[in-house]
Amino acid sequence: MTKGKRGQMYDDDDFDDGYDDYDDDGYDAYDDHPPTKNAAPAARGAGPAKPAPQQPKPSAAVSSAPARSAAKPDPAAKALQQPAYPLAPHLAAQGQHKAAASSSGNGSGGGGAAAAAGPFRFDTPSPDDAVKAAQERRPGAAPAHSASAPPAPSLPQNKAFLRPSPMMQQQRQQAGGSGGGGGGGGGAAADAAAGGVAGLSLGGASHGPAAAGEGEALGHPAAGTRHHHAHGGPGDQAAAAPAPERPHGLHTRRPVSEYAMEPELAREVAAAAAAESAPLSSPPSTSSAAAPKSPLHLVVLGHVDAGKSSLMGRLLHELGLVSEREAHKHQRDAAAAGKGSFAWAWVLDERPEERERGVTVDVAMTRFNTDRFAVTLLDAPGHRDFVPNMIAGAAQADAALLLVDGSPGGFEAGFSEGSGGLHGTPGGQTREHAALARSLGIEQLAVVVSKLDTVGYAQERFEHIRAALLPFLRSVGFRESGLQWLPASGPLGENLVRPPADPALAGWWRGGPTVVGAIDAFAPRERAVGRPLRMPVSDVFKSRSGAVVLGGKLEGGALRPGSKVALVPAAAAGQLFAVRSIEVAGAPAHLARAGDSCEVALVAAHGGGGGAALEPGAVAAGAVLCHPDFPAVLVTRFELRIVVLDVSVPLLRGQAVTLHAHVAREEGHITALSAVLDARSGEVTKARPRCLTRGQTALVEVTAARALVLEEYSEYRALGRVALREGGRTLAVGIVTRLLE
Ligand SMILES: Nc1nc2c(ncn2[C@@H]2O[C@H](COP(=O)(O)OP(=O)(O)OP(=O)(O)O)[C@@H](O)[C@H]2O)c(=O)[nH]1
Repeated sequence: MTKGKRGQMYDDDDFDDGYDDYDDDGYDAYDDHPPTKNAAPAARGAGPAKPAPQQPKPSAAVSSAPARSAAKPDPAAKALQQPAYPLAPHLAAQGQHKAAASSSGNGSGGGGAAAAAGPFRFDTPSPDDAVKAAQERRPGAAPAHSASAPPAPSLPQNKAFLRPSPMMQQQRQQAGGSGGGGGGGGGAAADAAAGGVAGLSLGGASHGPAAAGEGEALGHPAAGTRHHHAHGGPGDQAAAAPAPERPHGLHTRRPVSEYAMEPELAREVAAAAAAESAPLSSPPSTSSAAAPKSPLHLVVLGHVDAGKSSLMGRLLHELGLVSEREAHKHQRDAAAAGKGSFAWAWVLDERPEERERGVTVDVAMTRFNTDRFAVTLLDAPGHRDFVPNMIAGAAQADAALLLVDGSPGGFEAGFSEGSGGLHGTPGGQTREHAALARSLGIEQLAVVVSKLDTVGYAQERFEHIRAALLPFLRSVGFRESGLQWLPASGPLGENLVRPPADPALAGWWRGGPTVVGAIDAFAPRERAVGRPLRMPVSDVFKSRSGAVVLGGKLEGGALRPGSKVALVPAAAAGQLFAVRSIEVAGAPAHLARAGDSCEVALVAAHGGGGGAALEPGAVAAGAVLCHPDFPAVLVTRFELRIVVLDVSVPLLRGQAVTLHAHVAREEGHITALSAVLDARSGEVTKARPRCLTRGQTALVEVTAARALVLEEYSEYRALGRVALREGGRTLAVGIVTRLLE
């Protein structure tokens, strides 16, 4: 599948101009927490770049991987049927990329691109076709609705989404019960969690006993009731929900500074923080029953075909989360489909179109534990048509693995620059992903050089790639202290959990970090528990017992069973909900704090909006769960401080853009060019410029076609970062400086 080495975009010169400034001034000024602690491993004999030796084709190398012996059957290993999912239709509209796709792979600039034609060709239908096909198969089409649930409204078709991986669904199923029907099984733990606090007097208007009294295992959704939300987009809100209404008290927004956490909740938060900071008694490795771990949201980025899915699939196997039996099954199925080299990628890429094409289409989400972290893993698509999905993943992430293809020509293709222009040759996604990741707040990056087996694990190749990539990563705002570098091979299992076994790699990488070691070297994100609740909703489903469950990452505040919450936008004015039960990182919990990835079962709260039940279809794409006394606001006009990326045509007032922020996506226009700023001092160098060119830092006003939830960056970083894209290219990235309308 190489799907062509296409993408776009930046000139080194542009980055030197633009991003260096951003680095020196912009980002550092925005960031209010200390630099990451992990240091890049010492250079190992950095030497001059040498031409890479001839090497076997990757596929050959992969097929020579030692066969794994048959293992005893794992009864838990069940392939779960995934419903058809909505995909962003705007992608389907990007017909112009198809042409680029089918003609790509032929030297998109950058040395060695030609050699990168590699073993997989872009000779299957474009991802756009996959999207269209998926759309044609889905919505209204979605057959099964739970008996008790009314049919969900026809789903909007343009949502990207975060999709629990099959493995995560399996974990969910196991946590939610032993497969027994009717929501029983593992409900007991959640019941205990919910019941234990249900009777507490919480005080304050915003919290009360859980309306339902009893908890429930969130389990996996009832068939046909899952709605995935990561992005809203044109038509989303209209199709998915009634016209947004502001919840109770929204018109007069209370300043965040007035917020004080409810005492009972604050006590629990403090106790959880103390438990988390207690030293680890013994390294618990991958067991999930150990002491509480810090959450880490990790996104895997990289150019198409860099080896992301294979690496993560094999890593999950090495961590004991994918059984031998499943691994064999994937190998068998992949081989039978003539895609033997993708066997490990199939652990995460389970949609038929992904398997057919070997391209990750959406963001697969799964979880695993390391010694230090409870990791939520987001495997983002590498194909440029799916950059919006990648943004949805990266917007939640605390750290990233950037996979770089070390095979001859592979790195060069992924790192190539576009020739610019609307119809110019696009470049590789290594640049765009790294720049977007940084702009979305990711400061910690482990660069994993894959496929070095194709060059006999030549250290020179590794050092050459590091030398080429480092200046670029610095130019887009990464600090060297936030970068780690390591070699690894997914299909061959080299340097994932254990040090490399192949002497050719072990010889020069002895003592260097493994992939898991690099993950454990990331610094945990500070939890923003001191702010009112915010949870952008990335997943909606109906549990077996009929409660609506919202999934997402808490970006502010904390929650416990009984907490009252509001949704913005709300399906009905003043509608409030009570948290019935919570799962954090897949396990029943009595508390969720900022930084946690959780699933929250909601019931109508008495006295809030007439107690009307929430239906999954009424949760608008881009919705955010909020503290009812300090809800987010819906905005249509706002001021951004942006850095203009590689635009071939200057940005003018009236420029159409697609806005990406947290899980929201909305169409809009740049309605005012307010000022060009000095990137270092932030001072206005030119008021009301007529246009903005690449590399410039500027204040602009943007008007969205429909209201969406945004926050000023100074209050909620994750809700205040925006990427402006158009025609499949990222024009600018920036932060929200003011909410205007
Ligand atoms: N020789 C070799 N091949 C590899 C290695 N890693 C991945 N591959 C192969 O490269 C191909 C692409 O791997 P994937 O894991 O699907 O790549 P990806 O980055 O997830 O691709 P997208 O999801 O489409 O962006 C597969 O055939 C893999 O077997 C490696 O370390 N060595």
